[in-house]
Amino acid sequence: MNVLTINTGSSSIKYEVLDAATGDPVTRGLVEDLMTPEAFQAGVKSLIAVSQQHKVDAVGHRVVHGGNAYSDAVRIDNQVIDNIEHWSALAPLHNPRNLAGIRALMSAMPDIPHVAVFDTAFHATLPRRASTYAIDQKMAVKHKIRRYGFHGTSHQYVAQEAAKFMGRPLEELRLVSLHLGNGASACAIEYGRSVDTSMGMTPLEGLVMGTRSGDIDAGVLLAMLRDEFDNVNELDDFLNNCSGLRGLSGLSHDLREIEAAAAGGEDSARLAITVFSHRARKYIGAYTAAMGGLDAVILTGGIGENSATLRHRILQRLDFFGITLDEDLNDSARVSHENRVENLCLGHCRTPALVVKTHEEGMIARQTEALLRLGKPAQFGIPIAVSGRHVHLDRKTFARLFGTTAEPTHYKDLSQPGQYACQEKVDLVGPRGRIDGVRLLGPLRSKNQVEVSRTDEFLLGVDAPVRDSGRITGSAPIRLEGPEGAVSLPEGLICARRHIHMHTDDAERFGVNNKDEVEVAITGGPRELIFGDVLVRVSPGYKLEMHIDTDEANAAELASNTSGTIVYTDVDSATAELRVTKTRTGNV
Ligand SMILES: Nc1ncnc2c1ncn2[C@@H]1O[C@H](COP(=O)(O)OP(=O)(O)O)[C@@H](O)[C@H]1O
Ligand SMILES: CC(=O)OP(=O)(O)O
Ligand SMILES: [Mg+2]
Repeated sequence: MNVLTINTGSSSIKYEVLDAATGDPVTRGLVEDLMTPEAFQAGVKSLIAVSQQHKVDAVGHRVVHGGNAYSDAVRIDNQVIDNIEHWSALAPLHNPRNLAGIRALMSAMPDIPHVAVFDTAFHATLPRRASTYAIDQKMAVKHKIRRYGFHGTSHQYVAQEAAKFMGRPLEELRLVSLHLGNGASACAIEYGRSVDTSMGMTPLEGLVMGTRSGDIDAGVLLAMLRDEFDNVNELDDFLNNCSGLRGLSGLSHDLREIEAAAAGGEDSARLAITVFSHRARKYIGAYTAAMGGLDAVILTGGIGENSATLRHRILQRLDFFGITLDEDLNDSARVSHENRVENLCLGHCRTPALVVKTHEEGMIARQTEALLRLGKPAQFGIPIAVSGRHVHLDRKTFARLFGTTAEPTHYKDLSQPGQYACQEKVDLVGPRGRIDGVRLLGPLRSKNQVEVSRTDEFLLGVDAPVRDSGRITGSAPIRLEGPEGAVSLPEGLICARRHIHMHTDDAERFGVNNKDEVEVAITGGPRELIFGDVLVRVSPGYKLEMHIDTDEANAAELASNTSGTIVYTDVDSATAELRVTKTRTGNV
C-alpha cells in the first residue's frame, strides 16, 4: 500500500509517498518558508500535483491538536473535521493549516481513505502531576485546561531510534528528547512512555521557538492586556507570531539567518541564541530530576539536526550528568534518511547525546496503514469492564432454583458476543452472612460458578481462591437460594482473576499470546494504578476488554458498583495501557 503523508508544520510542509509494507520511500519533498497564507496555498497546490504523479492508496495527515477527543489515529470523516476545527483556536499556527490540507487533498482524492495522526497521542500517558496546571480544578475541568503536549509522533520515533542505536530496550531507558524545529518542545520519556513535555494546553508553552515565546510569566500577559493591547487577538498574534527567535532578534524566525547575523556581530541575534539554548539546557536538568536519572539526550528537528553551534551551547558542561560532548563529533555530525543517528559523545561516555533525524512522515504512514489494515488504531487503550458479583449456572441447578419449566430470561446483552445478563437473581448464603439479589449471567453453562469480590467474601464469611474462569475444582462451597428452591454447592465460589479478552487481531497488535501474563497501567485518572498478573485470553470470538471486579475498580477509582449487576465502564478520564513486561507463560 502506498501512503502519501503530509506533515504541515508551522513553517514548512514535508511530504512523502511511502510503500507502507517496506517503509521504502517512493518520493519525498519539502516545501519551506510557508509563513504567509499565500505561500501556504501555493505549497498545498504543489502537493496535489505531486500526489497525481504517483500511485497513492491512502493519505495520512499530521494533525497537531487532537484535544481529548482523540488519542489515536482516526479515519477522517465530517465529525473528525469538526473536532479538528473545534481545537483550532488552541493551535492557531497548525490546525487551520492541517484542515486546509485535509480539505484540499480530500477533494483532489475523494475515493481513497484519509487518516489523521495526532501530535497529542503519544502524550496520553502523562501522569496527572505533569498534565495538571495549578489552578482551581473545577475551572480546569470546565475548560479542559490541561497539558496535552505536541510533537508526540517525533518524540516517539526518535526515542525508538535511540534505543535501537544504543542496543538497549526502550523499556529500560530514561530519555530527554529535544525537538528543535520552528516549533520546539522537550519530552521526558521514561521507559518508553511520555511522562512530561514542555508544550502544554497549546503549542505555545515551553522552549523558545521560531516565532513563539515559550514559557512566560502569566503576569506579563495580564500587564500587556492592561497596558498595551486592545484585545486578545493582538496578544495572541504577539505571542504566537512575533516572539521567540523573531522577537528576540528583530530579524527572522529562521535560525540560519540569526546564526549568520550573530557571526557578523549582531547583538540581538546573539541574545536570541543564548536565550534559546539556556532554556533548552534547563529542561534537560528538570526532566532528569523528574525521572530520577538519564540514559541519553536526543536532539532532533531542523535545528537539533543541523546546528552544531546550538547543540554545543545546549550540551556543553553537562559532564555531571555523564554527558561529555566531543566537539569534533558535534562539528562533523550529519544525519540523513540513510544515516539517521549520530552520537556526539565518545563511546565510553556514560550518557550519550544523540542527534536523530526525525521521521514523522514514516510514523504517520505506519499508523495510517495499520489503522486501515486492522480497522483499529495501532496504539490504543483497553476498555475496562467492571464486573459486579454474579453467577453462572448449569441447567440442573437452574431448574432447582427457578423451577423445572423455567428458562433464563434475557435482560440485556453484555459486551462479549453471546453473553447476556438475565432477569433472574439468586441469594448467596455463607456461614457469616448473606448477599441477596445476585444476577445470573447467560447462557447456561456446563458448570456452576459464582464470582464475588474479596469484600463480598468477608460479608459471607468464606475464603474463595483467585481463579481463572472455568477452573473451579477445589474452589469454595456456597449455598444458593432461589424462588423455587435452594442448592448447596460443594464448590464453585471464586474470586475471578483479572483478565483481558482479546480478539486475535488485538493480540497481534499488542504482541501477546493466549495465556500470557501482563501488566496494565491505569493512568490519567484520579488514582493511578498498575495491575500485575493480568491474564490474556485470546479468541476470535472475543472483543477487546479487561475485566476487573468492584474492589479492583475502587482501588483505581474507576467506577463505584455495588449493586450486584454487571456494569461496563469505558474508561474515559483514565487510560488503560498494556505493558508487556511480565514473564510470558507462553502459548500452552
Ligand atoms: N543547516 C541549518 N543550520 C541551522 N538551522 C537550520 C538548518 N537547517 C534548518 N534549520 C532550522 O530549522 C528550523 C526549521 O525546522 P523544521 O523542523 O524543519 O521546522 P518545522 O517546525 O516547520 O517542521 C528553522 O529555524 C531553520 O532555520
Ligand atoms: C507543534 C509544533 O509546533 O509543530 P511544528 O514544530 O511542526 O511547527
Ligand atoms: Mg515540524
